[in-house]
Amino acid sequence: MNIALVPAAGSGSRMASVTPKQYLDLASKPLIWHTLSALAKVAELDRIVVVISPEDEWWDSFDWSEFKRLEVLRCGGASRAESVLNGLQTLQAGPEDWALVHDAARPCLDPALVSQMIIELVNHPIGGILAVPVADTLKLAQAGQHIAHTHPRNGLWQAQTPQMFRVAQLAHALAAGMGPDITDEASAIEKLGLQPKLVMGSPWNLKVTYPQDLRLAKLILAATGDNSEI
Ligand SMILES: Nc1ccn([C@@H]2O[C@H](COP(=O)(O)OP(=O)(O)OP(=O)(O)O)[C@@H](O)[C@H]2O)c(=O)n1
Ligand SMILES: C[C@](O)(CO)[C@H](O)COP(=O)(O)O
Repeated sequence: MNIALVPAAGSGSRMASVTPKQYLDLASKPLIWHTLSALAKVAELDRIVVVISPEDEWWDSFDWSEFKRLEVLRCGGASRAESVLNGLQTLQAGPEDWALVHDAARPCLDPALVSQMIIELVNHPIGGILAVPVADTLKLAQAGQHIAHTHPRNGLWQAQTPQMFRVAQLAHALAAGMGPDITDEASAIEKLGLQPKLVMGSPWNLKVTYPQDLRLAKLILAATGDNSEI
């Protein structure tokens, strides 16, 4: 079974908005609507499980009935990793089911990339992540936002989501390795000494983190012919 697990319990502090960014208006829908709409187009997904904060006061104000495979768990935690672990421990999945963890904050996901990812990884011994090779030159900043040095970029990729791992192994990895260094599922799996696969993603699969990202996401949705009202 393939289960999309959508961590959506963040507060969006870098967005500088009272409303958590997953509920901010994007092309006339709440941002997370676009994320769920993309996942709903992936026929290979059996379940779509959203993890929201127990204190979430926005979710119930929307009608999600159009999403037939959708489930919501009010078990978000203090960190993204905790929200994902709580979701894995609550969703009552089989240990060998695949969990595809996808940020609610990535609304421009191309469903075809997820289908391709499942094809590439369904028989893989570990699992893997969508990612894109680093294209820019990288600088390490020092005091006063001056360049300390140029960081070699050969072989560097930027991790995206979904990140696809077996439910039991991912829950074990997160429970064993939780900490500030665990900012994605793959980093917990790597701590077990395993090497997840990099699956080519898209620069359009951006994470809406800062206010300017919202405008870029709207442009991408318009360019990709998303079926929301623009
Ligand atoms: N305790 C948390 C923190 C984050 N997330 C989710 O993880 C995804 C990626 O996290 P991020 O972009 O950092 O979202 P926020 O934590 O909300 O943003 P910020 O770090 O700016 O506060 C988001 O969909 C967010 O809702 C979560 O489920 N639980
Ligand atoms: C999981 C992730 O989107 C991969 O790039 C990223 O690590 C999330 O980081 P955030 O600080 O929780 O947004």
